[in-house]
Amino acid sequence: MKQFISALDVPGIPALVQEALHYKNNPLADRQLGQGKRLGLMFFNPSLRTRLSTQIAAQQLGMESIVFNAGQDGWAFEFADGAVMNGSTVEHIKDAAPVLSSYFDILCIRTFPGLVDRDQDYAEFVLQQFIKHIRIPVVSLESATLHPLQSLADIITLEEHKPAARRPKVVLSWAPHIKSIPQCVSNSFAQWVNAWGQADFVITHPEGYELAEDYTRGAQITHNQQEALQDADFVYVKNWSSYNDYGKVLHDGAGWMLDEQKLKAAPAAKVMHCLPVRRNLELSDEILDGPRSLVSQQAANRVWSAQAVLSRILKSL
Ligand SMILES: NCCC[C@H](NC(=O)CCC(=O)O)C(=O)O
Ligand SMILES: NC(=O)OP(=O)(O)O
Repeated sequence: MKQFISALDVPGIPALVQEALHYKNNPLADRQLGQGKRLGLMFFNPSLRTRLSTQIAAQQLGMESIVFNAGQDGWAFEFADGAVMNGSTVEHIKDAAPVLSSYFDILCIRTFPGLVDRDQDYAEFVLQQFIKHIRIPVVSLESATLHPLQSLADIITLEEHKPAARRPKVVLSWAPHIKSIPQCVSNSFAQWVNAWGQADFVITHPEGYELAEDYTRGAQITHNQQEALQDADFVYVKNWSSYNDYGKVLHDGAGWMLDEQKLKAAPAAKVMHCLPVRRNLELSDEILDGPRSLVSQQAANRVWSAQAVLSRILKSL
């Protein structure tokens, strides 16, 4: 594997899930693989899970990792080709990329969308400018449109908790929020569940929150949350802002927070969220603190997701 920015970079998701579960049982099985190799982690946005789980995964593969909070500590990057740099940007990606290529063997990048210019965000302008100018493999730590390390951890979690004898019903359910939130986690979850192909997949959201069809194709989509929840095995709860009315908050969220009353229609349902979660806005204390919640297991699986991906890339260097 030469890069990891989308499910499309993975030839077979079930095999990668098995590699992750192998590392979960044997964390140090490949502790020589990354000897002498160095991982760069560049953050333009905050992180708890992604940063720490990727560093732990690198360490278990014998790699050294260095975190750079580019959004706070670095010179302001210019990404536009041909820019006259007489404003606030100081260092062009064309100049920084060769430097980073000489320091690191793999570069991981977190860069959120601006949620203003849809074409620019969905072209993955920042991530693609890195990829264009860098000479080492790039791993997404969540980009403008996708969050593949999260989605792989989510599929690992589905694999571990799915019913033994039948296809699981997986529901992605929109949740309230006070801010304009990226579509990345939801796009990515939809892309991976569809590519995995081992679930009946339903997406439910208020009108106006349709996600990009490239990711949702294959899912059943309904504005009726209660109907969607019927007999669900997994409910993935997530807020996102509008894709069509780009970046806008269109609905105050009233009536959309998942609670035990709604889950009477799905007595066996497990509840998932990528975290961080706004308690009693996106999801109730009752659910998060109860036996249905898989949120800690998902976050724990971020280590095995990152380890499987880094291992694949190390083997291809
Ligand atoms: N990395 C995981 C989630 C990142 C982002 N959450 C946020 O921005 C939360 C911000 C807040 O709650 O104020 C999202 O949901 O796409
Ligand atoms: N779920 C997730 O990506 O968390 P962080 O933003 O804390 O990395």
